[in-house]
Amino acid sequence: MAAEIELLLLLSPSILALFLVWLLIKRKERTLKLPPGNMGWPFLGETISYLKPYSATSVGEFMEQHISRYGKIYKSNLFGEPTIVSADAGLNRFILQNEGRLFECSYPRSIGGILGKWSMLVLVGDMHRDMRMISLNFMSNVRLRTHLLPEVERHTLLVLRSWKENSTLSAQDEAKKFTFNLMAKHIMSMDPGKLETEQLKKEYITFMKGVVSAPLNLPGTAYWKALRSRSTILKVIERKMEERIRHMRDECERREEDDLLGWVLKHSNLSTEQILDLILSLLFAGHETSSVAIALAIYFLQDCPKALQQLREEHLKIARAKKQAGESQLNWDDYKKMEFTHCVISETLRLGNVVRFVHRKAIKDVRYKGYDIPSGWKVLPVFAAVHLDPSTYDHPQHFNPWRWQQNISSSSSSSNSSNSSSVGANSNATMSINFMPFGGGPRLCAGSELAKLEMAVFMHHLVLNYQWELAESDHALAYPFVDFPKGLPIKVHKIQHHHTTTSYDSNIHLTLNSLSLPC
Ligand code: HEM
Repeated sequence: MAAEIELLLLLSPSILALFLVWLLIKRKERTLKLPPGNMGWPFLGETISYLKPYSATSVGEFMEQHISRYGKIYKSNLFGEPTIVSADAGLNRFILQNEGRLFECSYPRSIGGILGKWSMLVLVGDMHRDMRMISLNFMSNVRLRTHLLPEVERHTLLVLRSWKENSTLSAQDEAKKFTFNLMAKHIMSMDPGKLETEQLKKEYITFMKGVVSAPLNLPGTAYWKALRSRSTILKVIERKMEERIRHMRDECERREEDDLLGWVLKHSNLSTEQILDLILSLLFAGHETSSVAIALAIYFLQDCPKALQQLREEHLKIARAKKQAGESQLNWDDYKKMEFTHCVISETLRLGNVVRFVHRKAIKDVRYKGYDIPSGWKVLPVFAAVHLDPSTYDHPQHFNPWRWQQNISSSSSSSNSSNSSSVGANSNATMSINFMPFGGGPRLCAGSELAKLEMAVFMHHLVLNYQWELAESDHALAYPFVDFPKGLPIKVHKIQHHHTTTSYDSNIHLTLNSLSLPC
């Protein structure tokens, strides 16, 4: 008993100090005009309801109820922290554009634990800028045109040519295979099909499950397994790195690999630990997102025959022109001709919302539209809520690639929009300015152009070579990461070509009747 009293006396100054800090915070909060909202349970807040899975083409019940109750800006307690949630397009832009000045990237600690403390998602300030420069340099426009486009096409064909007539396959897994192989080649010159590449792919699956799971580091949990996978993956990357350093030192080794690993070793002063985290997180950022986007496009298109038909017509035109010119590989001019394809890409990203929100924190007291956002509070700009807002996008639940067509005509005089009547009442400028599938400001996705290129090239060969239907009903869910629970099983039918040896054939037998029904 005496010991307990002694302990209490010992702790009481700290308890008192904590209580005083709490009182001061509460007093400050009372004088502030915080947005309306509900802070939920102590510590847990409203996190469980916020993370409850829902259809990826909706904002989910939590968001819907909170917006109708409190408006587009509300307070909550999420991920253990007081948070301002924003479904307001203006505030979202304001947050992203003021990165480093008023707000700062702030992902949950568990993300840093798994992606590494040098991961770009976690870094802020000068170190983030340096890592970002390396990534941007490596995905520059010049590299996209000269180096990446042929690689993207090669990896697309590798996957598509493995599909057997009338077979059923998981579109999501096939898309992952494509984006993983591409990234592994581009980053570390690892070839698809080789033992080490396949082993790395397998480890990555476990790793990914942990990135998106609850951060419970207990034996057997997905997070715990992912941390183990992280060290296995890092060992593989480190081995590749040591191999490369040996080759670079070896005077006889003339050939230098044109990949990210070679580039960072030669042109940067990064430490081994930094290089490992950079590569691990680029592999993650670069394959997970674009594969989901491709699966979503496959899903939306099978449900919208009119869009699929127009897409196929666009690609047939390109394929015929290439055949006439005696060319066999796609080039940048072909890519630029894919105007409707870009509408399909934008619409897929708008409706599917691969990255639904990002994590930020206020680093200063901020006032916005009469509300106070206290320094230290988490801020979540929810892009999905804006992309699915009927005041910005007409019939937002409807897959309508034509809504983007006027944007293209206004930025390029060569467009021959025949479906402009389908464009809704919302102004194109409003749609564009509020469209943020790749985030924005100083942290705008470094791979956005590569992602669009991957989607366009994959769709080009897909629609020219295959028809498909859902083998089983499946739909995308937001966990909040987007995933098809059954992997999106599709049954594929090869489109008959007269000459199977070439990718391009003007004799593709398709009925391209005009359908008058919208999808
Ligand atoms: C459809 C596919 C993709 C989507 C929807 C997407 C979305 C995003 C978003 C929203 C962010 C901002 C995160 C934040 O602000 O906190 C981001 C960042 C990033 N993305 Fe992507 N991404 C895609 C594909 C790619 C690809 C193919 C790469 C290539 C490696 C890539 C590399 C990155 C990197 C390095 C960052 C961090 C940028 C920085 O912090 O400066 N992404 N991405």
